[in-house]
Amino acid sequence: MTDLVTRTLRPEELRTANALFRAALHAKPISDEEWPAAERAYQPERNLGVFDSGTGELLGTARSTDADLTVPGGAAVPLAAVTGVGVRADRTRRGVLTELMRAQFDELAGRGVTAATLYATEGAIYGRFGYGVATLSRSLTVRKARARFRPEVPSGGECELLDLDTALERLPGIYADLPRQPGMMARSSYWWRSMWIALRQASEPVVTVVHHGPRGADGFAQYRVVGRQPGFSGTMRLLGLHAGNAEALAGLWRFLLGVDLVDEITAEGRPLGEPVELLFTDPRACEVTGTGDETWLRLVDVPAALAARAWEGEPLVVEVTDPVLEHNTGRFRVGRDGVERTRSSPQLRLGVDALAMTYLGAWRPSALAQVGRAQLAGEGIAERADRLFGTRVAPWCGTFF
Ligand SMILES: CC(=O)SCCNC(=O)CCNC(=O)[C@H](O)C(C)(C)COP(=O)(O)OP(=O)(O)OC[C@H]1O[C@@H](n2cnc3c(N)ncnc32)[C@H](O)[C@@H]1OP(=O)(O)O
Repeated sequence: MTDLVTRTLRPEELRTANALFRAALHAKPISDEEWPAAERAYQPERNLGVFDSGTGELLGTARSTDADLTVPGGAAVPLAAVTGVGVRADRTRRGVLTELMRAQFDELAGRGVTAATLYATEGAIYGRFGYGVATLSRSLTVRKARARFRPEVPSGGECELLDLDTALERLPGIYADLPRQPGMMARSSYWWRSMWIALRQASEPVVTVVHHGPRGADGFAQYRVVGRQPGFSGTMRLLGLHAGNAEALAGLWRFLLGVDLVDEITAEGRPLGEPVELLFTDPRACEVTGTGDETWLRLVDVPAALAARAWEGEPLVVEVTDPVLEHNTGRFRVGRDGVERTRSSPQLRLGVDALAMTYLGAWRPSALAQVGRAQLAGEGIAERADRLFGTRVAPWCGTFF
């Protein structure tokens, strides 16, 4: 096997990296016209390449942008949003991704980043590197003909349509002011630039609607309508919806279901705990068409991550094993009063990937123990562990990248 050279990409190498990633996803290269905007979505110094030391050719790439992650209790920790991972098809399964992951973790640990998150193309790729499914989401189809709002559902507020340019100017501020649930992340200027490109390239017009409550903008949704033939209705695809309160959730759904020439609304990546079906007299107006992993989380700095989130109930000694980032391996006494390293016998043992799965509250420790992903020692420890890691709402990211 040829030697690999791994380093941060220079600005003039980003387009080659972009083409490599797109080819890995079976997409055609970006055009000359599109590239200047796409380049602005790359955060400098966060772009890695693996090169063939002999030929100097780029074999694989990965990048990230800076963000922060809201954890149970409301604190936000430094986060890397990892994307753009691809390896040339003629060089896969020779350790290029492994090398990219190693270099990226080194870089993140060196900058004091607590965690990394990503959306995975396939479920079998990232677990070996210590990532675990940390937020789940569901897909919905709401049939307009059956969707009648129950009388007690909140009403009030106003909806305002924005054109795309105005939306891209105002949405960053509106999103930043919305309350965050565990799993949500800050949206960087780089993220908004990627969004700008995606929305501009959409084959149908993208509509943005902002909900205004008594204290100003408190939610927004974006959609496009597909499959509409002249004289027929189409399907509304919800591209995103963020509601800061119950009135905004109801107000946005009332607006969406009032749009003409639409038979049904489909939505992907919605939070598990979002009570859309409960808005309607017939809850089956909203069909859940799928559930699955949303984001994968990698705790780069386990002590910092444990110290950042809120805990419930009695403390436990948790033993974490991290074969990739050895500094995370250890025993921690975790409880409401804080987190400290300890030599006491562990009551809960799990790998760093399983810790990521329970860290935001997506999976209970007892569920992980049922499938051998965690070990619980002693009477009543399952209940205590579930209480310790439990959260009031299911975690959700809601920011695709
Ligand atoms: C966050 C994002 O950007 S998600 C996008 C991910 N990219 C893609 O899906 C694009 C298409 N795929 C690719 O570019 C590549 O196949 C990658 C990036 C998924 C993997 O790169 P590779 O260089 O082949 O990975 P590498 O050789 O380091 O593999 C490490 C291990 O993971 C395994 N592995 C890698 N990819 C996969 C996969 N898709 N499914 C199952 N196992 C995999 C390898 O078999 C290897 O296992 P081993 O250690 O037991 O031998």
